[in-house]
Amino acid sequence: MSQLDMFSESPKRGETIKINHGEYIYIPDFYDKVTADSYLKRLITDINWKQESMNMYGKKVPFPRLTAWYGDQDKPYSFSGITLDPNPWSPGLVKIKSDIEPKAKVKFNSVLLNRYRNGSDSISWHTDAEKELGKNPVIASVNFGAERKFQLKHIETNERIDILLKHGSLLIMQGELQHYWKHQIPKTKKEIGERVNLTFRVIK
Ligand SMILES: O=C(O)CCC(=O)C(=O)O
Ligand SMILES: [Fe+2]
Repeated sequence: MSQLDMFSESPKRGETIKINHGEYIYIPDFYDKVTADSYLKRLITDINWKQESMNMYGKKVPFPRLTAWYGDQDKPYSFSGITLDPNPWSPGLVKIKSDIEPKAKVKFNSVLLNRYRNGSDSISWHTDAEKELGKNPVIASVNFGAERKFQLKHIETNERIDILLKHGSLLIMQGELQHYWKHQIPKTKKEIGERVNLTFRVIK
């Protein structure tokens, strides 16, 4: 190990970080800026973005973000009380999927996209432990656009981990993480631009 690695605060690029019940890998510069800029533009214009809403006490409440679901045609997916039929894979999404699969060591069959238009858009505390993802799912999250704080909170101990998800970064969550940790992207008052997040998943 070099001096630099020994004394640097952040773990080595792409190293598996073991936490209390779970693990993750974070690669801040998975895509260089030019590539990430072009993906951001393309995803904003080409993806079939939808304003979905959830049912809360008989009232329709819009999600504070736009969403889209892409994947293999035989894999519908349910979350927050709605079921989405996937859009067919686009060439850009197939490329990103093939870029990340060697790192995740998994072949993904679907991707959920979230578009946070500004700091008022968010996703609140949840786990991605739906039955159709199987036990200990590997979820690979790719980030383009505005940097946002991704927060993890241990369900039993309330331990907290914050990761600033950068433009062009890749975060892989695996092991028991979805069973013991919730995660969220909180709202922010900062004047920030759009962010697009892709979470690649395996639907069983
Ligand atoms: O936007 C993010 O980084 C997280 C999205 C997320 O947690 C989800 O779609 O389940
Ligand atoms: Fe999630």
